[in-house]
Amino acid sequence: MTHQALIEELKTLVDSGKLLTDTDSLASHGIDWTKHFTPAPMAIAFPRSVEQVQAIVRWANECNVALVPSGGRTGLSAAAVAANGEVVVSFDYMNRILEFNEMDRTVVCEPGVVTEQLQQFAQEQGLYYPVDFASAGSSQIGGNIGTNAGGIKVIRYGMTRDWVAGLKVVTGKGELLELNKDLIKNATGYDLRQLFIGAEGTLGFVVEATMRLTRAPKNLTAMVLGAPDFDSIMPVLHAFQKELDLTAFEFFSDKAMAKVLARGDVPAPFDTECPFYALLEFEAASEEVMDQALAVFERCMEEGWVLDGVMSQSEQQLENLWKLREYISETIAHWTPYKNDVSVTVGKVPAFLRDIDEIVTKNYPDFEVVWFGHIGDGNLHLNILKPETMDKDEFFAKCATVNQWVFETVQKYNGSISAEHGVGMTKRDYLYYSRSAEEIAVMKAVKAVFDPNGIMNPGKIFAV
Ligand SMILES: O=C(O)CC[C@@H](O)C(=O)O
Ligand SMILES: [Zn+2]
Repeated sequence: MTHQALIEELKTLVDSGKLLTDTDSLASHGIDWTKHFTPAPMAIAFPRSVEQVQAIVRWANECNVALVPSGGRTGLSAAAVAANGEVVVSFDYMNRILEFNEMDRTVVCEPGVVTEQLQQFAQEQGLYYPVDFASAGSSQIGGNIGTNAGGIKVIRYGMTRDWVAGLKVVTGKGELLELNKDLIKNATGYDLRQLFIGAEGTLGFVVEATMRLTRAPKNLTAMVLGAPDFDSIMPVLHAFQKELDLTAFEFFSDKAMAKVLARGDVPAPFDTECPFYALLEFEAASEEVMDQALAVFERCMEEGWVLDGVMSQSEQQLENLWKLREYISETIAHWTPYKNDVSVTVGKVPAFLRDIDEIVTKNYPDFEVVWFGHIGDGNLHLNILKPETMDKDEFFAKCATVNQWVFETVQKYNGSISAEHGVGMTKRDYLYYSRSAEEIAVMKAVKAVFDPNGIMNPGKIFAV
C-alpha cells in the first residue's frame, strides 16, 4: 500500500480532522524533551474512544505500521519519540475524568488527563493525588503509567505504580483487557496491571486508569539546609527520619542553586554559601511536630552537618523554597545537558556518589557537572552541561564514552541505570547493566505475547 493510501485509510478510523500530517504537527508530536533525535513520524492520530484505539491497533497489525504512544511528551529517555515513520497515537483528546468513587477514593481517568488536572480534582474533593514533579502541568496520566513516574514525594507516597487501582488496556493485538478491576485485594494469579506500568507502551496502550487518592496533607512545611560537604547530607536525612515522617528529601549542589538563582525570579534561601543543599518537607500538623523538627535542626547544626537553614512560614515561602529544586531541570536545559538518572539503595548512596563523582571529575575536567535529585530515595540526577562552544554531537559522543564507567559503578552497587525516567532509546543499550540476560529474555517473551507483530513502540527498552 502506498504511503498516501495508508494515510487515507487511517483517516477513516478517527474523527474528522483528527489525523494530522502537516510538518509542524509531525515535528512537535514526534518528539519528547530529549533533544538528540530527529522526529520523523508518518502521521499523528488523535483517537477519541477506546474503539478508535482498537481500530488503529488492528489497522497497524494489518499494514505492519509501528505505533508510538504520546502523552505530554515530557519524557527524558526518548520513549515517546517517533523517528522512523511510525504513527504517533496522541491521547490529547481522551482527557476526561470519567468517575469519582468517594467510598473507594478512586478516580477513573482517560489516559490524556494531565497530572495537575487530577491533582486539582483530588483537591476539590478534599483529597490528594500525591505523585508530583516539575512537569505535572503537562505530563499525562497515561505517560506517567507508561514510565512509572516518580518525582518529589516518593519517599512518603511511592511511585505511580502504587496509585494505580486498575487499568483498561488495548494490547498490541487490539484486545481490550480490564486489569485488576480496581480491587484492593485480588489474589487471582498474575497481576497483569503491573506489567503495563513502566512498559513504555511496548505492550499496548493504556486507555483508562483508575487512580487512588489519599488524605490531603496538613500544613506542609519545608526546610532548606546548607551542608558543608556531601557526606553531611545522609546523616541529616537519618536524623530527621528518626523523628518525623518526611514527605520529601531532595538535594542539589551549589552549581544547581547558582543556575536557578541566576534566573532572577527565585529568592536565595539565606546568605551562607554551601557546596550542597537539602530540601526536606513534613506535615507540621501540631506544635509538637514543629518543636521536634526544630530540635533536629539544632542537633544538625551542633554536629556540623548543617551550616545554615531556613524553614517556610507561609504557603508563599513553601512555594519559593520548592522552586529552588523544581526549576533546576528546566533551567539547565539551556546547556543541552547529558543526563543520567541512577539509583542505589539509600544506605549505599554516599560511597556510590563518591565513586561516580571521581569518575566524572577525572573524565570531564572541562565540563560543568550538576548534581541534584531525590536523595531520600537513593535517586541521583547527574547532569553534564555542554560547553557553549562545543558541537552537540561531539559533546554527546564524549559523554557516551564515560557511560561505561558510570554504569559499571551502578552495576557494582546493584543499582539502576534508570531510576524514574525510563529506558526508551537513550538507555536501551545499557539495560544489561541493571537487568540480567535471563530477565531481558523474559521481558522480550512477554512483549511477544502482548504484541506478536512488534508494532508497539518498537526500539524502546530494547533494540529491534
Ligand atoms: O532533568 C533531570 O535530570 C531530572 C528531571 C526530574 O526528574 C527532576 O527530578 O527534576
Ligand atoms: Zn527526578
